[in-house]
Amino acid sequence: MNHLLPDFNDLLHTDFVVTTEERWNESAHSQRFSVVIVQQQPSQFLVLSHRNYSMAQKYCIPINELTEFRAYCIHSDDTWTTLEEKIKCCDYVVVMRDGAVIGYFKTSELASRVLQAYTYLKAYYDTILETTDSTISVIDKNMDTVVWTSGAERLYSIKKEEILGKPMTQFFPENRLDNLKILNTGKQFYHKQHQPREDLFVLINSNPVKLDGKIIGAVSCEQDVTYQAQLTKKLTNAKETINHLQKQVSRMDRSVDPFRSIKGSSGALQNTIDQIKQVGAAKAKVLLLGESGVGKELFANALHDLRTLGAAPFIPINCGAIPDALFESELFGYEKGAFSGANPLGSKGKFELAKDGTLFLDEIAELPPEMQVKLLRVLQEGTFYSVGGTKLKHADCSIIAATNKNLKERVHQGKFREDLYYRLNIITITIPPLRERSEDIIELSHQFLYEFAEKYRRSCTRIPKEVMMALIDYSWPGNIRELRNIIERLVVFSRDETLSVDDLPVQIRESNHRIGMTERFSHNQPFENQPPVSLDHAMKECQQQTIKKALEHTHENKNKAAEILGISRTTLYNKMHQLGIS
Ligand SMILES: Nc1ncnc2c1ncn2[C@@H]1O[C@H](COP(=O)(O)OP(=O)(O)OP(=O)(O)O)[C@@H](O)[C@H]1O
Repeated sequence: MNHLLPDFNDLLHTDFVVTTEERWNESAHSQRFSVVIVQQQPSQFLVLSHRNYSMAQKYCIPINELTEFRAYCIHSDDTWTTLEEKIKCCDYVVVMRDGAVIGYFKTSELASRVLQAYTYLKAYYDTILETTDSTISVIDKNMDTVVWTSGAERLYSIKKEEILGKPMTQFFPENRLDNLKILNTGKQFYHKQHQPREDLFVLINSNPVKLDGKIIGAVSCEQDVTYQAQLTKKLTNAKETINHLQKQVSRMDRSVDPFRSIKGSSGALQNTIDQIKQVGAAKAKVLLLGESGVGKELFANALHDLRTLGAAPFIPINCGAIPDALFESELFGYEKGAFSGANPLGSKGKFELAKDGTLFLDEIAELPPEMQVKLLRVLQEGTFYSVGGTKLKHADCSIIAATNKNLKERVHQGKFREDLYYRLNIITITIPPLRERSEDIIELSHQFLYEFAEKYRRSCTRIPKEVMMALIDYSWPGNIRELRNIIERLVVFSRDETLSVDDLPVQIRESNHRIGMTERFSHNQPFENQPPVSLDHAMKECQQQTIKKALEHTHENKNKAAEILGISRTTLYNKMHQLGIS
């Protein structure tokens, strides 16, 4: 029984003798106990009190006429429920231990002891609630508040006298009360994060209170973690500041590679990096061409780092995203009172902000025609006026422009000025699309996996083979930005720290399926038209083709091919030898 309950043993009477019906007469005449317990069945007894016993002895009344003292047995380790059932239906309860009777209760004596037990438990219960110093609240099945600790008073600034006995919904919005949901669903919560107020963060544990399988209330225990939440926020901010400072420091440090954030080791990518390195020293204008998301801004940044020390500004401007009317003031700035609605103190333009650094003109093909004239003038003369200004200013910055459009075609269509085109097109570098350097997919995918696993605090460390095959087989119209987004999605949806092919967008899964059904296991003619071969032969052929394909994709890089195939490098060599792949 419950260890908190007072001991019932002192209610146990031990002045008794136990006998059987057969030996009753013999006992009645020879024994002198105040109580005689006659065992009728293994758990049924007849208890004869002193009075009945003397009468029975004197007048030899048969046992079956003394039924009002029928008693049932309990075992000393029985539960309260058993005890409750037994005391309801008899005046005596016989207590047994290890098969032997050790005494009996008079059920009439139990009531005062149960009352005492209740008082006892209540004293413990009140003290436990107050000692925990936690925010504990309990509602009954009518949603009325039945427990409200001092911790709850402090956290919510609601006094016990105000809330006890009243529906909790009078004090909190219904949709914020988890214990109401518990009354309906019976579902428990553990360490659920909750923000009951703008400035308050708590972790909640909630449980339904059940009796005889029915929910009769709900208990919530809340732990105030506002301080920890604030510390975590400060820590995250500090981490961001450190990252930012680290970037600044490494930019100033000549020994740090400006191309460190450009991942990929394909020949095509390395060629592009080499080209950029060559133009690095000369401050000539550079035009970066390439499809959307191939990394033009990343390369522009790397070129800037190569040319300048960390303190020099890199100012990007997206020529496709600024309304025509604001373009001039954005690029050249404006003076006090230049136009209504502007900053009354005036404002610097991007050319001025980029002083001694780099102005990156992204989406240059989208530059409005009248701005093309103005930009051309600055590039030719190296000077400009701010809007409403009379003082000539110098454009002291490097220019890098970028576009994913065919600029030459735009010139032919009359949408882009030819003279500006030639001004910008002094050094042109084209960044290859991802589909032309599919071997970079492995490295980039792992880099993004590492980044997002850290961001979302997951321990995903590997990309399953079938996911990697699907990524390699896809044609990547959105290039690296698209790949990055997809890895982020896979990490977010990962279960048990494992990326799943099912979380890939359908177009990527389908490309994998398509290739899987045709190229990978393939012959030129459909499978059903091929002559039957032995299973062993078919498996060898399939393995041969799969390995060849992986080698082709990785430009014969055995490490990467083995990774795609999900086998060790040694196994790859052995298989190649067995299958006659040179
Ligand atoms: N080689 C690379 N290594 C790592 N990340 C890369 C690489 N190339 C591009 N990225 C990432 O891909 C995303 C798109 O790159 P970026 O914005 O430089 O492309 P863009 O060509 O300028 O795109 P847009 O044409 O749309 O302006 C960025 O998150 C960038 O960090």
